[in-house]
Amino acid sequence: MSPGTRPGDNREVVLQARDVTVSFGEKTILENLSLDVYRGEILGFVGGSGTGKSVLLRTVLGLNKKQHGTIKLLGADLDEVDEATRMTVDMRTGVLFQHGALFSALTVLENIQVPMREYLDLPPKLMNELARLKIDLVGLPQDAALKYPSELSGGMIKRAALARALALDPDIVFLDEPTSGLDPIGAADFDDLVRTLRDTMGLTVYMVTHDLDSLFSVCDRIAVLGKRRVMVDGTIEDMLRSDEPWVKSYFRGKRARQIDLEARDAE
Ligand SMILES: Nc1ncnc2c1ncn2[C@@H]1O[C@H](COP(=O)(O)OP(=O)(O)OP(=O)(O)O)[C@@H](O)[C@H]1O
Repeated sequence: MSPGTRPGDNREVVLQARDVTVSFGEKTILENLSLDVYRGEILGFVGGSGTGKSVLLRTVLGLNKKQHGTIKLLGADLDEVDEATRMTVDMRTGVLFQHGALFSALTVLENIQVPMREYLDLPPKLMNELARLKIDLVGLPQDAALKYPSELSGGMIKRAALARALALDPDIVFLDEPTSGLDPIGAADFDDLVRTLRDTMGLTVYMVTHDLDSLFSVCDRIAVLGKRRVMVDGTIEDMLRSDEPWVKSYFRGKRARQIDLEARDAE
């Protein structure tokens, strides 16, 4: 789907959240939040600092408890399913966490093989071949395979972590601020990679980001978290038209205008 296209009603929903409430003690972070993510789209998930983007991500992945509501990931309600179904859903879900992206004591090749060892029983030679295919897929040179994370640049670490997230050919990947810490060129390259993977693999991408460039250039749809729920969702054009004060200042503020001008200059 090209950026700016609004998903039709007949598209498959791969992640459905309904009326989700998450509290820690007295503090309610998410309240009756609902969200749909469609197969094959790149969804950008934004919101002010501390609004609960990571909490939602962790709740979707079953790492946080919710007090109310339902979440279906790839058709399965993880609160209801048996262990075997849960494992299948886990295998079809890739995650790139913002911090602690790679195991520092393992090489890139070994890092990519972690999910393979956890879920599959494959001969070492085949695992090496598969991991090397993932290294190609994310645009890393093959000589990165035997390097340790400390020997890689920030951009290479992100790519290696993405290769690990893709190790089992998932249907959906969750990326938590994937371009943070990258220079603008590295970030744009990473965005291009994400788009290529979506186009070639039909991957669904849920990307938590503060990166306006990514939101303008690669996301098909954007969901904005605020007031403990998804306040607004739609295309970048919808964001630019929105009168919601936070959305307005985020997408039509000084930095956003700069990006818009640069994009027009490039045309
Ligand atoms: N396990 C926890 N126990 C108590 N409070 C928590 C827990 N996890 C998150 N919170 C609180 O939930 C709120 C939302 O945090 P979260 O990390 O989801 O924000 P965020 O939108 O991802 O922010 P940022 O953009 O800065 O990363 C914060 O006030 C945080 O302190």
